[in-house]
Amino acid sequence: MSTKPVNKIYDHVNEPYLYVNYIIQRMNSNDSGNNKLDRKKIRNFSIVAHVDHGKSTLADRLLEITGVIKPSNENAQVLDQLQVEKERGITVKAVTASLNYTYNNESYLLNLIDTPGHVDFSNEVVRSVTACQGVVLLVDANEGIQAQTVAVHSLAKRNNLTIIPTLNKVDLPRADPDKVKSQLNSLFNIDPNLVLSVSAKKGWGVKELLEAIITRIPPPDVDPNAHFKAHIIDTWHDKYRGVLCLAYIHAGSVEIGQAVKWQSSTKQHAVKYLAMLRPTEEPINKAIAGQVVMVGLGPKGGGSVGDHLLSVEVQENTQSSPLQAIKHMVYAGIFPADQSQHVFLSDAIKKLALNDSAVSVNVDSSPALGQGWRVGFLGLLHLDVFTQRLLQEHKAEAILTAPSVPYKIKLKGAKIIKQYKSDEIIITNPLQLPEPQHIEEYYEPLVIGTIITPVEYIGAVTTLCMDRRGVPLPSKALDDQMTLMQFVLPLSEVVIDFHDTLKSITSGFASFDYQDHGFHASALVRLDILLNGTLVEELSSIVHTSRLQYSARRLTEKLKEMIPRQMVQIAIQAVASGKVYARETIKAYRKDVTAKLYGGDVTRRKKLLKQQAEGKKKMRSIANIKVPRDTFIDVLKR
Ligand SMILES: Nc1nc2c(ncn2[C@@H]2O[C@H](COP(=O)(O)OP(=O)(O)OP(=O)(O)O)[C@@H](O)[C@H]2O)c(=O)[nH]1
Repeated sequence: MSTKPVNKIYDHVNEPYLYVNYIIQRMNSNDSGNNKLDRKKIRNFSIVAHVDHGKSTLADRLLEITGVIKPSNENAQVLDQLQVEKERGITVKAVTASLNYTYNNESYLLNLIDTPGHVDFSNEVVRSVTACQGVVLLVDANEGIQAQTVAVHSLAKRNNLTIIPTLNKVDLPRADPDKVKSQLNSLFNIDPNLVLSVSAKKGWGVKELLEAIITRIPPPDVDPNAHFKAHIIDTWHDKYRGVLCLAYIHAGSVEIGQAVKWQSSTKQHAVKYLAMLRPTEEPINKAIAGQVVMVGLGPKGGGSVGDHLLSVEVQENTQSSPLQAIKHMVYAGIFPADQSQHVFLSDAIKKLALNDSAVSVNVDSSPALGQGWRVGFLGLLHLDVFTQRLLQEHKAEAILTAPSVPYKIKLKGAKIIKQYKSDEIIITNPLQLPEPQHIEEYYEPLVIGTIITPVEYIGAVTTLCMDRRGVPLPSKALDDQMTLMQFVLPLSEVVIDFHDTLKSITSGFASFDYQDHGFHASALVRLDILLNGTLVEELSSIVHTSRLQYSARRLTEKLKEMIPRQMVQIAIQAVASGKVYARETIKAYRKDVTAKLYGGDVTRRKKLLKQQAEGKKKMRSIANIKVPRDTFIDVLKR
């Protein structure tokens, strides 16, 4: 194993003031404790729960009780650091905090990974659990088991993690711990005697929980004497230090200055930055197998999620990543509001994609919106948060097209198969759809939707799911008030507004989560929009044949509302397989908005002309028809 002297790092530090800062931080750090660390005294765990069941509040209490932050009456939510997290009150990024806790006169290092609750960020949860040996499964003692509780429980089971079932919010007058314990028993077969009760808000039961984490969760099963090997579970960008990585060390140890390499390349780098996150950085000289630490190799060192960092002595370069490939559920076009902003937006997207490794970014262009990108997301909230973060963290304003889901196409004909170099293709944009004569079969993505609802809404939920082409699976009663229902649903029917509709028909009481169910053969067709006979590529969509007539009518009616009257008459047609399914007409209109002001007030006339000119800037011209830019973004939404 490489044991280069610790001060080797200083050869690589180019920024003098950073170097001074670094030394001061290192002098102040309590690194000696880390040097004496024993693998058996490490516990890596995550808190998993349905949204709003109190993960971040519990994390705050754990940070307080272990002395990381001062006790406060405020709901500090220390781990929710992004502006979007603070504004929306949800966790988007998983954040790690290393805590020290003494139990039975032994000092333990507890690495807590706070995870987001929303289904769209479940890849963050998946990523976090690869570094964990156990999870605290938190359930609101008032709300009981919700759809995501089921999802995170099965994730923990699949990863063979120790589960500490814990009821939260037991301080609430309506909390019913016994009922929720019996739900946990009937659904997951959990022994009620093993269920802990806490109030994250009041701090009740948190000490007992910390002790259960130490006594029930096993230490990481790693070899501290092997060559250094770590896998990257998160990355972010630092203006001065380049890419910083959150790494879980599988084997050996790592020191400042040590020579390492990425599994994906042979180039050597020296470790420049090493820190525990508490959750602010606490620089350390050395970290051992089992720890979750921040590693940086400097501005040119690189690093990406899923890659492995290895000691230079390790020869094998073939080890596969333990992480599952990310499956994008929704795609949307992202374009600069103004093409002069293209380079700026490109830079912002690159930086944000580094921190949010769940997105996929490919170059795209559109006659109406110019040069842009086709971006893949895990869901709509993910898409929303991504654009909000672009604006808030990178000051980059972007316009987004309506989201669509990916489709799989089986091709026919030797020539076309040769052209695509495969007989199956995935398309993420309706425009990529080959001509119908080249298509053997269409496949659309399905999901298994899990809904937990009060029994009185079973009828309404069933109607909604059947309307969305759902196929029911067996349901299960959680108790006499709540039922777990499952449906196989087309993803395209779920991504846009399913969750909102479900909430509104169940007065907010039902919860929903979905998991991928793969691609299945389906009767699909491409629906095109023509304006005065000219195809508008951006407005094409892929629809199920049973929905063709409905979608055609809805689209043409919506376009009639959105496109302003112009000098010429506009015919809006919705066409599929050469047949017109719906048509609307917008009557011609006079052009000069000031015509009626002959001899009138000059300032008012100028103001109107100015407004007209500004309005035109926001229009895109198609077949001499001015279409407001928002039309391309909004019309395909429900
Ligand atoms: N009464 C009571 N309220 C609590 C308790 N724990 C959390 N809350 C409240 O529940 C709400 C949600 O708590 P969070 O900690 O943000 O929940 P979360 O699970 O982290 O939410 P996401 O990050 O969105 O997944 C907040 O208003 C908290 O103040 C508790 O023990 N008792």
